[in-house]
Amino acid sequence: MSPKYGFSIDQLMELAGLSVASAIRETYPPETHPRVLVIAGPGNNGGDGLVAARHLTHFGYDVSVCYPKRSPGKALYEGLVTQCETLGVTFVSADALVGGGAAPPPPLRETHDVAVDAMFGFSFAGAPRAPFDALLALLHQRASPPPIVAVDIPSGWDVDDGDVFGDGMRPETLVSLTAPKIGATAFAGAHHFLGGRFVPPRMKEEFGLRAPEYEGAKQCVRIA
Ligand SMILES: NC(=O)C1=CN([C@@H]2O[C@H](COP(=O)(O)OP(=O)(O)OC[C@H]3O[C@@H](n4cnc5c(N)ncnc54)[C@H](O)[C@@H]3O)[C@@H](O)[C@H]2O)[C@H](O)CC1
Ligand SMILES: [K+]
Repeated sequence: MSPKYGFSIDQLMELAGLSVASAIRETYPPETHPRVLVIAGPGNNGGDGLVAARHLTHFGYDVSVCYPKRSPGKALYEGLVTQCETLGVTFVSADALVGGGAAPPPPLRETHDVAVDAMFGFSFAGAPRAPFDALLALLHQRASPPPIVAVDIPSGWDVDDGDVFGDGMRPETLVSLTAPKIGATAFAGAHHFLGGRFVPPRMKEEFGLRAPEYEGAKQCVRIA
């Protein structure tokens, strides 16, 4: 977001990931949905997912992370990985999920109760490249995945034009960050939250944002 308002990317990512974890805590309590898989992409959407993984662990979930394309030398991401590892978050390979070995892995819904799609956000472009093509297929409705929580915009959707391939995944929950993206108007899942609670009134005016008010200390607000 604009440096004019004084926020660093680390701060915004922390608030984004916290709001995702809060929306999951509201919608899928750990008593009924204890096992969460976070699939993290190579950019900031993936960073939001790593932050959410840390908070979800503090909230009492058993969290696994698949983070197949890391950014070596980027202190922000290396720190997030170390924080998760220190908390005991399990890191799994893409092969372990999609089946790269002799025996095919069990269906995702048998091993996880919620899947967090933190692969791509507003900078996604073109057809998904490996290994994300296979990971997206794992979350496709034809694979009968567990409930999916998409971060900012369902991965594989265009930020403005939505599910342009017409064959994307169908998340049950979407957590839009700062403001819903135009492409998200096609979202038809059961739960739509707004998160990333940081926007000062002056920024709302500047960008014409008409965000609903957050209640009390909540980090997410239901918008549908
Ligand atoms: N409050 C906020 O609004 C905040 C939002 N945040 C999150 O940041 C993402 C946008 O992050 P950005 O790093 O710009 O991009 P992405 O994560 O969407 O992805 C870039 C990453 O993906 C690779 N890539 C692009 N297209 C493809 C493809 N077809 N196949 C494979 N790989 C692809 C590209 O090379 C990059 O590596 C936003 O949506 C929010 O989730 C911030 O956390 C701050 C707060
Ligand atoms: K996403």
